[in-house]
Amino acid sequence: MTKITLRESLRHAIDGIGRCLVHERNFRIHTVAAVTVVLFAWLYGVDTGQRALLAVAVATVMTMEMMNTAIEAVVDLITQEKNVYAKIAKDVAAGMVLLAALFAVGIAVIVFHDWTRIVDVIGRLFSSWWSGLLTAVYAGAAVWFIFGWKPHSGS
Ligand SMILES: Nc1ncnc2c1ncn2[C@@H]1O[C@H](COP(=O)(O)OP(=O)(O)OP(=O)(O)O)[C@@H](O)[C@H]1O
Repeated sequence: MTKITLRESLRHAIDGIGRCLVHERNFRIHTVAAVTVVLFAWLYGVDTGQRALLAVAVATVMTMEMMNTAIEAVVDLITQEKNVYAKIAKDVAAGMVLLAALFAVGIAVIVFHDWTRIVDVIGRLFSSWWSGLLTAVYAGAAVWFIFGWKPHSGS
């Protein structure tokens, strides 16, 4: 294979992210969760250390999901037949994402531990008709992005 330029290499990497966004529903769920966490953290008010912790958690889950997709593709390339090693590879890859997601939830619970502030953020979101409308539009767009976007594009 011929050597590719740095620019081409970057384009392939962006294609990989785009592929996950278009074809992988789980990746879209993680993307929406990441955006929601960022917005919620902004409204909740977190310090620099907490921001870094959330960023690491979000990045870990999203990269693990991409690694899972890559492993699934390689397994399917090697065999489409039922195979015990194919099952191990795919199950372990899926478990890796689940574990990362559980740790991310744990970190979110630690960072967003103050119920009074959570209730305050929710109250602020619905404090006026326009902020309530914006919240509803965001929720609708998120659901559409996850389940409605390219509905026949696979998992
Ligand atoms: N070739 C195979 N041999 C044996 N079991 C398999 C094989 N392919 C898939 N499986 C089993 O089916 C499960 C789902 O595999 P599949 O390739 O459909 O992943 P998926 O549902 O697309 O996963 P994700 O939701 O993470 O995208 C695997 O975790 C594994 O247990």
